[in-house]
Amino acid sequence: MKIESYGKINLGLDVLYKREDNYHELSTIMQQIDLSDILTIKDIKEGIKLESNHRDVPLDSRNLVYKSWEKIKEKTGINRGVHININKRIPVAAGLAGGSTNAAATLKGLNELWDLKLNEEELRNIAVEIGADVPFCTMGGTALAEGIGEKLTKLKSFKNHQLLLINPGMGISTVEVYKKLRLKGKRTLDTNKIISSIENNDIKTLSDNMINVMEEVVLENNPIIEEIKNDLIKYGSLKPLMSGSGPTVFGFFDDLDKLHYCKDKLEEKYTKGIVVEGKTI
Ligand SMILES: C[C@@](CO)(OP(=O)(O)O)[C@H](O)COP(=O)(O)OP(=O)(O)OC[C@H]1O[C@@H](n2ccc(N)nc2=O)[C@H](O)[C@@H]1O
Ligand SMILES: Nc1ncnc2c1ncn2[C@@H]1O[C@H](COP(=O)(O)OP(=O)(O)O)[C@@H](O)[C@H]1O
Repeated sequence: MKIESYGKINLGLDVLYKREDNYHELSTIMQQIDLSDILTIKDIKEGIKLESNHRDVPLDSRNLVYKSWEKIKEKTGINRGVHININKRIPVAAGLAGGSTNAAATLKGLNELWDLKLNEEELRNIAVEIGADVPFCTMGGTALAEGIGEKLTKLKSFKNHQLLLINPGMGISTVEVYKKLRLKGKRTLDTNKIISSIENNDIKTLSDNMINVMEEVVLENNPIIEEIKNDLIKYGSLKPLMSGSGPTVFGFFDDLDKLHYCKDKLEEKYTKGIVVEGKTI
């Protein structure tokens, strides 16, 4: 069985406060994009064997795919073996939920392969035990995510908007970014404005109002992110934003020719990085 495992961007990310369980309460708009990994899942006699084309992906119990298999065993009592090949195309530790989407795809894949009949709600309840971004990844599309990311409100579809994603070629630890955050004790992101722009299919107003409160602390040690944002604007993007805990930056385009011109320019400059054209799905 082959499954496509799609990444996400945050069309705005606000961190409200630190909770007693040490997680943070969020208000974020999550958007699935067509940049994906391919998972190939096969039955084997017992245990789990992982394989990947990407050297930064752990092939043991640290992999979120491994955690999905363990959780399925624990929740359903089923004990079957599986071989999973993870063909990585989503940059790793990039703020694009690469590991989380692989975990979600594994939950859905095993549910189908083993005919477990878990419904969407049951899948989401298992997903949150694997990671905060995993419930959204099982759902996809466009959603407001609150709580630690697991309280999801589906929004109107925001499909087919063209964007460029620029990753400077290094990874950033989500845990470290949460640790460094300087919380303001009030809302920074106007989520209603983002939601109304989505409803009006208005990428310009959306882009103008996108804020990610994690940018400030990530920028301090990674000035290249500001440079990428400036270059995106210089070559025709609408106002860009860092996704999640970074370092990937994305910008929307109202014209495909402009996007291709910008892509050429940024590919020439960021030779150590990754420049990918994508769209919202
Ligand atoms: C920042 C975001 C925004 O979408 O995305 P990424 O940049 O990772 O893609 C997410 O909140 C990342 O979610 P995810 O990566 O699934 O988090 P988890 O694995 O559950 O948690 C990793 C660690 O991040 C911190 N964490 C995560 C989520 C949250 N709401 N509050 C937190 O404080 C905790 O320290 C936790 O131990
Ligand atoms: N299937 C997976 N794909 C990528 N990274 C994974 C996976 N499973 C575990 N990881 C670990 O998760 C870390 C965060 O990676 P990733 O999920 O791509 O980033 P982010 O949380 O920024 O979206 C990586 O450094 C890697 O060690």
